[in-house]
Amino acid sequence: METYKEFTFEAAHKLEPYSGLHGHSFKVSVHLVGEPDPVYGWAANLYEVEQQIAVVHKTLDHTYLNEIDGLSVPSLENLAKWIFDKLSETTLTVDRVEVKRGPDGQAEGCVYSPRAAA
Ligand SMILES: Nc1nc2c(c(=O)[nH]1)N=C([C@H](O)[C@H](O)COP(=O)(O)OP(=O)(O)OP(=O)(O)O)CN2
Ligand SMILES: [Zn+2]
Repeated sequence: METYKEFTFEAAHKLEPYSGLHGHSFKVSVHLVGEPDPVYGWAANLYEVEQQIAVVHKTLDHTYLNEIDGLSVPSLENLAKWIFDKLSETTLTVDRVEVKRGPDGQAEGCVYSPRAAA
């Protein structure tokens, strides 16, 4: 079974030499795996997921990403891995993290899925 939770955040970044300081709306999907709960069928209880994601959201939202520990080069890919690693330090079993930026239809993004690569 797989359960997922999406969240959005607003942040500034720069990615030298490709872009100077500017901002984005980011959309994140966190996919969690696990044996289905025998009663509820879920891979993860979304109440617990939301609590853990709230910590990550607070760390990222309305910030300058380059100043966050571990995000000095905040490409989409490094950001997805950073979110995966932060959430993997909790009780959650994260399968993959997708990060998108830009308006629907023109969005660009990436998926960090280390289990698939292993
Ligand atoms: N695989 C990736 N390639 C690139 C990334 C990335 O995160 N992953 N990032 C960049 C630079 O940030 C590039 O300058 C993109 O700038 P950005 O403003 O973030 O995006 P756009 O150029 O598309 O501008 P919009 O504001 O979204 O129109 C390069 N490559
Ligand atoms: Zn950007």
